[in-house]
Amino acid sequence: MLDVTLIVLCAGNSSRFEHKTKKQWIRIGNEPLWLHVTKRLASFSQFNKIIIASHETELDYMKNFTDEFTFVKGGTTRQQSILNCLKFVTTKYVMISDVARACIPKYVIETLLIEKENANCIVPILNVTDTVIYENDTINRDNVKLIQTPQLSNTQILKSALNTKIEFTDESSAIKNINGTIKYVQGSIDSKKLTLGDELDDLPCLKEPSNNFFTGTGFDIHAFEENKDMYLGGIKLPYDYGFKAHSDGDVLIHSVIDALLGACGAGDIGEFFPDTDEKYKGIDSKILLDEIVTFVNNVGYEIVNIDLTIIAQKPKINPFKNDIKNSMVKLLGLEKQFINIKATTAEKLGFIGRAEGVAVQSIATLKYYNWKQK
Ligand SMILES: Nc1ccn([C@@H]2O[C@H](COP(=O)(O)OP(=O)(O)OP(=O)(O)O)[C@@H](O)[C@H]2O)c(=O)n1
Ligand SMILES: C[C@](O)(CO)[C@H](O)COP(=O)(O)O
Repeated sequence: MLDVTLIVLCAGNSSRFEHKTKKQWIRIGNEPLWLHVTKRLASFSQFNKIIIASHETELDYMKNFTDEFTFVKGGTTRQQSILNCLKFVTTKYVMISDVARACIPKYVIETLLIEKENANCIVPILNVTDTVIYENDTINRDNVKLIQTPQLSNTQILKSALNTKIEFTDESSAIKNINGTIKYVQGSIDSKKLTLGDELDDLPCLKEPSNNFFTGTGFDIHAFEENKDMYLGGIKLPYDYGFKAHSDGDVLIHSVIDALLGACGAGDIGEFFPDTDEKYKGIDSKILLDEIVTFVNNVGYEIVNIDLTIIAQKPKINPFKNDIKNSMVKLLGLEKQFINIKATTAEKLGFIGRAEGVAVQSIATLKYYNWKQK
């Protein structure tokens, strides 16, 4: 086993990526990019430990994919994510890579490892073959190098180097700042960083997502409460009774949220919005659904369709079905034909039949966002 920990930085916002899905979550076959990249790097050597920096909203979800790695909450900057991960590093050396560099060849990793004792930070670089202009003047391009990742650093020296308020864009700049030693080694054009959406075509090692479909079911039930506004599917119905709940009680939206979370394997509504949290007291469920739709898209999925059944002895649903559908069209960003709403009574049986409350059952279908076709 090597005295080296591998950190893969996957906690970014992908704000320059401009796709519906964050870059760390695009699917390669059935694997999210972060898992694909990490497994690929892991296969090149026997790292002592592998740490993944995850975005705080995705950390729990990432843990559903594997128990093999240590997941650490990232920070607001790349450097802060590194600092968070370094707390869990016990080895003498640490190799830090960006999920954004998806196709790093094995020889780069091997070279870094061979060189690990020869400087405080080993850095892959590329020479520049184009003419370079700096502030209108052509400069000697032999003096210009492109810095890549992964970089392999002495852990203690890196910790000292990052113990500063200065924000560095890579580890070698931080180590250089404290007069540490740097060794440059040959990088690779295949280690290109994925920053903008149209750069996906420059990464031929990535195959397109699978065509699989994913289904999830949702079920929610709420009792009636007198003198409360009634919300169903994001619209206010004209009754003087509503639903008893910590939130606004929109039983339909809650059911759809669970179906969406079910389809992408992300647990249930309570894990995202605990009913013990005062923040969600009386909250408009449209806000919760919006957050979940963003999450579903961020982590690699598109919604295909939703089908739901409202089980209610009262109120009458049919007069409002079209309004509810139009509201869900807006909230889900789906065409109307892909949302179906059914309503049924409980034939006066049980608590719903006694008109004590309403239940909604739903099913959602998702597919992977196909980044190859956009
Ligand atoms: N707070 C942050 C910011 C970035 N990163 C990671 O650092 C690497 C380099 O960042 P970049 O390519 O810029 O990714 P993003 O920050 O996600 O992109 P953008 O700047 O466009 O939002 C990526 O692997 C990214 O996931 C991170 O772990 N934590
Ligand atoms: C670390 C890096 O990949 C080295 O080239 C680069 O500095 C990251 O920059 P970004 O703006 O965080 O993508």
